[in-house]
Amino acid sequence: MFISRLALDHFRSWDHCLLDFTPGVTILQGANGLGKTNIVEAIEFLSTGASHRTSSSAPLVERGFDMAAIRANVTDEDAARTTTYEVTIRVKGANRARVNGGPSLYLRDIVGDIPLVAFTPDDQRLVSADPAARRQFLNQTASLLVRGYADTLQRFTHVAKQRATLLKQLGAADDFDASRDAALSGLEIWTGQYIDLGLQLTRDRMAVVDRLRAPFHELVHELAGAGNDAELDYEPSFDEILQGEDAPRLISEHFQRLYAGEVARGRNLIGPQRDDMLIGLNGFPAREFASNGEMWTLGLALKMAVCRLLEERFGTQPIVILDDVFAQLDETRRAQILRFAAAQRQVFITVAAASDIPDDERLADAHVVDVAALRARNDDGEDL
Ligand SMILES: Nc1ncnc2c1ncn2[C@@H]1O[C@H](COP(=O)(O)OP(=O)(O)OP(=O)(O)O)[C@@H](O)[C@H]1O
Repeated sequence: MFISRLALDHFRSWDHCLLDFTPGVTILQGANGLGKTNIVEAIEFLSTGASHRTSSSAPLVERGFDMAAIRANVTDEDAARTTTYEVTIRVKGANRARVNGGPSLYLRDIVGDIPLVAFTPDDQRLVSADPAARRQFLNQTASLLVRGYADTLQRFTHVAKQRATLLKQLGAADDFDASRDAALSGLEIWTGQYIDLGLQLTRDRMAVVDRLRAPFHELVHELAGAGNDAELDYEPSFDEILQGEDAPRLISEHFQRLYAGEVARGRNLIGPQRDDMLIGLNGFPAREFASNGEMWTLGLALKMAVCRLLEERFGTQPIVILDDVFAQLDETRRAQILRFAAAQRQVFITVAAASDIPDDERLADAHVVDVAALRARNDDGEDL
């Protein structure tokens, strides 16, 4: 599977942009700020329904416009077939998708159709950053690997917002406030849904971590040598989640104990939005003990492990994005990621300077896109 054509309208800094691609390596080369990452971000969004750079989709729409569109032709060589995907991103309102010009779908309906893994400078921070970065990694990975995950995540996010609003209302109401009873019974309903959806999300994420564990461990051996044992564990923010069939009842009791605190703070105090994924190296938490280089190795191994799982699940190699990673990597890791990239069906690489492109025979056949020239056509308003 590979992307044969990409068209953007009002996506980030691109009014219009049209690009044709072939399988193999495509290098998007151009000075800082020209819009290279914006292009690969559009591909990432089409695949995962999310971007590693933003948690909401509004920043993806060109400033001053209401709506952006991403269109892509995806060619499946085995089936000798090309499928057209179209995603519409709105500053306000739900994002929509269409396949082959068919009926309007939710974006989540197409998430995971195009397997993809993006390597970015933030991968090193997967180890060192706050838990939110690891949760975002798990959300993106689970959206590709677990059917229905993107849907559960969206529904949970909605329920969590509603529940927090009610908690705030209850905090502001006094005992004689007529709206208090309605808010209390509303809270009971939202809490039930919050527990069910939260449990589902957590269990899906745990299943993903279970599947990642073995390839991750093996890849760290391959990248850093057999003396480096890496571990992966899901860490829920509260233990009841692990109690099997009793979990919903025990979590509900936990919420009752938390009620006063939640109302006082107007927030959901427990839930999957507070969980973490623990990354260990040789028996110690990597976040506190690993060196910068080791963090890079762990980040790269995690993303490569995702590639392996996607290939198993889809029976085809995922599309790989290497966004601005070469400038940050030392020689050894550059060589490792190049060896990995050269074995993939389609790879997009962004670089700011020609000197950032490793001098390696595996890139000899790469197709280079001059982003400055593309930009000039965009700025001239050339009709594409
Ligand atoms: N919603 C938006 N509307 C208009 N312009 C935007 C929007 N979001 C980002 N930009 C612009 O896009 C540009 C950044 O593009 P991008 O991150 O793709 O650059 P890049 O070529 O990858 O640069 P670098 O090499 O520095 O990473 C910035 O000039 C930024 O102001």
